[in-house]
Amino acid sequence: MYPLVVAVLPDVPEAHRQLLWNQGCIVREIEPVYPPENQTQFAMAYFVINYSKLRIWNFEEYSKMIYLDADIQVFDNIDHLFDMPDGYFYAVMDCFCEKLWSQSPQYSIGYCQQCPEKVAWPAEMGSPPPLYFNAGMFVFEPNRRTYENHLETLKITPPTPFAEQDLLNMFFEKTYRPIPLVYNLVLAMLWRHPENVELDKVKVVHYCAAGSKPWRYAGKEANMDREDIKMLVAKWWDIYNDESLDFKAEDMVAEGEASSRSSPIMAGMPEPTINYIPAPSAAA
Ligand SMILES: O=c1ccn([C@@H]2O[C@H](COP(=O)(O)OP(=O)(O)O)[C@@H](O)[C@H]2O)c(=O)[nH]1
Ligand SMILES: OC[C@H]1O[C@H](O[C@@H]2[C@@H](O)[C@H](O)[C@@H](O)[C@H](O)[C@@H]2O)[C@H](O)[C@@H](O)[C@H]1O
Ligand SMILES: [Mn+2]
Repeated sequence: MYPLVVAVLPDVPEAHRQLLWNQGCIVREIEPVYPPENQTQFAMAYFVINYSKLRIWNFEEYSKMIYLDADIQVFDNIDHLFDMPDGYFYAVMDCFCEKLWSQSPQYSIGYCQQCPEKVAWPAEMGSPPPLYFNAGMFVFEPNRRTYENHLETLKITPPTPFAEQDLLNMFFEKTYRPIPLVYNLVLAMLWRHPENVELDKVKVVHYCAAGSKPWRYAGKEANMDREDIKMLVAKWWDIYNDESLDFKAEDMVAEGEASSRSSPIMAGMPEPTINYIPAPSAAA
C-alpha cells in the first residue's frame, strides 16, 4: 500500500485539510511558484498557479512518486507503475486538437501526435515536435537537484501557453517515456481520437475538458452532453459517495499492528487516532 500525499497551497482551508487527514492522506503545504514577470497569454489564465507543481520534486523522503492532478480519478490499481525502470519520466501523450492549442504551430496545420499519419509534419517546418505529455499524471523521482534546476530554469525561461506542462516537457524531453493512455484519459481524446480509446480498459480519468469537473458539472459546455461524459462524471460521484471506501482508523490500527514493523510505509504513517486529527506541528 502506498501513502497518498496531498500537496496543498496556502489557500486550502484547515477544514479541507482535516477531511484529507481523516481520509488517511498525508497533507503537505507547499508555497506557490510563480514564473518571472511576463506578458504571456496562458492558454488558461489560472495555469500560472500550476508552476507550484514543481515543489513536489522536493519530496525527497520518497524515492519515486506518481503525481496526479486533483481533477484525476483512479478507478483501477496502478501500483505496478512504481516497478518501471528508474531514471525515466513516464506520462501519457497529450492531444493538440482542442481550441486551447490554437496558438500552437501543430494546431495551425492540423497536426496531432495522436494521429501523425493524418497530417504529416511538413519538412519545411523542420523536424516534428518531440513527443509531448500531459502533465496531469506522471511517474517521477523526487530529487533536490532536479527541483533546484526547475526553479533556476523557470527564472530564465519565457513562460509559454501551457505553463509548467511546457517547462516539464522541455526539461524531460530526453528521458520522457510514453505510457498507454489508460493511465491518463484526457477527456478530449473521446471526441478527438476515439479510435485510440478503449474506455472499458481505462484505469485513470482526467477531468480536464472545459465543463467536465464533476463537482461543478452542468452538462452545458461543448461535448458535455455526451453519454460517455455523463457516465464518467457519475462514476466520479459513485466513488466520492461510496462510504465503504472511506478511511477507517481501526483498519489502520489492525493493519498497522500486523505490518507496521514489516512495511516502512505503514510504519511511516502517523499513529492513527479515532478522529485522525494530527497533533499541531511543534514547528508551527
Ligand atoms: O488553484 C489551483 C489550481 C490548480 N491546482 C492544481 O493544479 C492542477 C492542474 O490544474 P487543472 O487540473 O485545473 O488543469 P487542467 O488539467 O484542467 O488543465 C489541479 O489539478 C490541482 O491539483 C491547485 O492546486 N490550485
Ligand atoms: O498548466 C498547464 C496544464 O496543462 C494540462 O492541461 C491542459 C492540456 O492537457 C490540454 O491538452 C487539454 O486539452 C486541456 O483540457 C488541459 O487543461 C494539464 O492537464 C494540467 O495539469 C496543467 O499542466
Ligand atoms: Mn487537471
